[in-house]
Amino acid sequence: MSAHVSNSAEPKVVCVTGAAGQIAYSLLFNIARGDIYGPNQRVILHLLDIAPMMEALQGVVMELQDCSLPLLAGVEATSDPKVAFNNADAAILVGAMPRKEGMERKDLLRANAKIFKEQGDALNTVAKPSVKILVVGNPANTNALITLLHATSLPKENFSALTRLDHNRAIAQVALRVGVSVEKVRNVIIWGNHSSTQYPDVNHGEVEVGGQRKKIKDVIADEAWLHGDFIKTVQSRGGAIIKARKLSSAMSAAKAIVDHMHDWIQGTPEGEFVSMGVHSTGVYGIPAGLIYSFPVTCKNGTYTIVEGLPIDVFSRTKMTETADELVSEREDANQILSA
Ligand SMILES: NC(=O)C1=CN([C@@H]2O[C@H](COP(=O)(O)OP(=O)(O)OC[C@H]3O[C@@H](n4cnc5c(N)ncnc54)[C@H](O)[C@@H]3O)[C@@H](O)[C@H]2O)C=CC1
Ligand SMILES: O=C([O-])CC(=O)C(=O)O
Repeated sequence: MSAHVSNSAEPKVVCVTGAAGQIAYSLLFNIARGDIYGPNQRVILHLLDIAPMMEALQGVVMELQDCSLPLLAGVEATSDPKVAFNNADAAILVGAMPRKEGMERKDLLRANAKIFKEQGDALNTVAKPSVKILVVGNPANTNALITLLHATSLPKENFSALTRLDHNRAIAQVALRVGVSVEKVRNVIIWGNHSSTQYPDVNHGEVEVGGQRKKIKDVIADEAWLHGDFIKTVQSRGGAIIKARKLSSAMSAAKAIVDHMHDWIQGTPEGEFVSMGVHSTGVYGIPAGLIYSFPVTCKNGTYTIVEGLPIDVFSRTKMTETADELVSEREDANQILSA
């Protein structure tokens, strides 16, 4: 860690909800050592959890102090969303009930929708107008939509849902199959919902083999695998991890959160895109208003959906299927919240 941290820039306030939980335990250290904002930017962490978790959260605060990190300019632990989101530059909404073995994300809506309504209201009142919001708690896309709809004074472009874990899983599966390291694979896409209907798509992706960039499709040259086991493995990876660990993904989720926020704030490399769940404007024929995962590039703290990619018939079917699920989740959420 740099011993030459500039003290002149105002520290960035990063709020993490679900801060006493397992994802946060893998995440907070990485934020506090500069993995999102870089090695010259101090951060203040605002940690939100529910009242019964305050003692456990104090333990996390003590550990953060004991890490002795020069970039960490302060830590505030609270059970009040208005304190947690106050003046936030970034809000990472992890806090929610996680899926257990056998549960689908839809089962979670009932348990979690109200959390995001309340937190949308609080963000609207006390966060910075430029706050960047990432929803991780499942069902992440629809929770992000609920948050957006309750934070009416914030721009829709401030909201996102985490599909970077799926994106990273897709890259890892391609790299394993081709026998290269992950940094040789780029421009895979996750379309749609962070759920088992998501569509991991390699049609526009490239892999570097023998010093040359080639189409993933051409290098793998096995459409049955790309349309079959590859998609299924990525779609069902979360469930496979729950089955094995009896707990949902945490280390890989924390890594994906850092990747998502880092790229959104610091930008994506030239020629590369990543996947983010963002507000649909109707591009690619996806219903406007959904939080849908698209390929995006990021520059100067702003994401732009990559438009104009050719979509084949197989992809169109898959993209519509996952959009349909999000439309139905939106209806369920409206019902739950109006009951
Ligand atoms: N989008 C994605 O790629 C992924 C999403 N997830 C989701 O992330 C969420 C968190 O997962 P874990 O950290 O493993 O769960 P966890 O159960 O270990 O931690 C969740 C924490 O949230 C807290 N919490 C509950 N209600 C809250 C509220 N209203 N305000 C603030 N905090 C609250 C709980 O007290 C707990 O400390 C789950 O919904 C899980 O399904 C998990 C992996 C990947
Ligand atoms: O599947 C789950 O419930 C946890 C999760 O979101 C993931 O690992 O992708």
